[in-house]
Amino acid sequence: MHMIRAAVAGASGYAGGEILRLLLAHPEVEIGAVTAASSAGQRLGSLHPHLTPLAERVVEETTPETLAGHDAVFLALPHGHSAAVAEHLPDDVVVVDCGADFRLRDESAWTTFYDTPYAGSWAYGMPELSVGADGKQREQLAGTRRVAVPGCYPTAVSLALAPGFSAGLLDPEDVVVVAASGTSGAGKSLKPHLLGAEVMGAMSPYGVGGVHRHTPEIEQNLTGAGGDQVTVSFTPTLAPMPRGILATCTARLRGGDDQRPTAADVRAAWEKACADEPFVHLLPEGQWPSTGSVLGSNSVHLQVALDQRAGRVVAVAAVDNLTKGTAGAAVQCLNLALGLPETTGLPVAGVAP
Ligand SMILES: NC(=O)C1=CN([C@@H]2O[C@H](COP(=O)(O)OP(=O)(O)OC[C@H]3O[C@@H](n4cnc5c(N)ncnc54)[C@H](OP(=O)(O)O)[C@@H]3O)[C@@H](O)[C@H]2O)C=CC1
Ligand SMILES: CC(=O)N[C@@H](CCC(=O)OP(=O)(O)O)C(=O)O
Repeated sequence: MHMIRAAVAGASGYAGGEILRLLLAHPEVEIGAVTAASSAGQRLGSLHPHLTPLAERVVEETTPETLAGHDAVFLALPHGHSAAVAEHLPDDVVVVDCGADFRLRDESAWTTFYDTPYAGSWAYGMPELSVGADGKQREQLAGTRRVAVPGCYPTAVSLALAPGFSAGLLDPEDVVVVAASGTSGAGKSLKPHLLGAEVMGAMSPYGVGGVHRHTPEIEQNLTGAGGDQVTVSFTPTLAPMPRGILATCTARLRGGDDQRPTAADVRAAWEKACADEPFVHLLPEGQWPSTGSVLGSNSVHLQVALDQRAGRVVAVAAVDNLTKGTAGAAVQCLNLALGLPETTGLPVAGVAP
């Protein structure tokens, strides 16, 4: 097979930079055009000094011409820009969109949470997501030419809770999630509430009250896992760290007092969902996920416990928002789309301390 030539649009941003870092280690990919908007003309070395082998590459404008002639194009653009770029790309090119534009299958959910026109939906790029009792989302990704990469919070939350929904253990109307994210989740552009003085040494919630745009994406995923419409109360928080998401998710167990699933039922459901997954690791009982253990890796660390008194399951997931939460999932989906081994070029081990 010839080397896959891949372009990255949005190369100057955090997600684009992480895609480039991963592609540098991918044995089957050569990096073609690197494009962006306001930073066109700049050396990549001045924008991403950590990408040493690409330091002398010059960022080009994102146009149909600069993106032409590639086997794959990664889009790491702000929401609302992907459709206009993708419509100029031939049908046989693999287009992997890291933005939200093609993630939601329900147009009314889109218009409730986003302020740009609905663009449609593409194959959803979360291979490990349980779909019903025995299926996984990767079946939809083999050979596809258009992929919508999930949001970072939905990645952590959906992989944490889907095992319980696909096993029929959880009440779809009583799900509560509080998740903390590092600041790179907000992108590279200047935001006054993300200046060092505001973020260092402090944690704060945002998007409170069921208004964060990842809420319908999480509900879509968990509804697909279990079959019944799921309603989630989701609260994101900003944590004083550059990368990482820690999602603490709780859901009420189905059934009355004498019919409730046991701790063994819960453990078995999560073990079944995580068995044979190369990137989703259910930790040994008693060991809890930490963002520090997954940094720079495509791994998801999961743990689950039964809170007997409250009649709830508590599931916790840690991911690196830029790796498994965006760029790693994007490369994983490229592999599936092209029929390569799913893990090609992707780090399972993190960087610590
Ligand atoms: N950060 C994260 O953890 C995650 C991000 N994502 C998604 O990935 C996408 C990129 O996010 P992120 O990297 O954080 O954002 P950044 O703000 O860091 O980067 C945005 C990139 O898009 C480019 N850009 C902006 N406007 C245009 C335009 N009109 N045409 C072409 N390029 C444009 C910018 O170029 P320039 O700098 O030259 O102006 C820059 O390269 C977003 O859709 C985001 O939601 C998804 C999951 C997680
Ligand atoms: C800390 C922070 O601000 N995080 C971002 C989520 C980033 C992400 O997953 O992105 P998209 O859905 O935008 O692709 C937020 O809450 O908006």
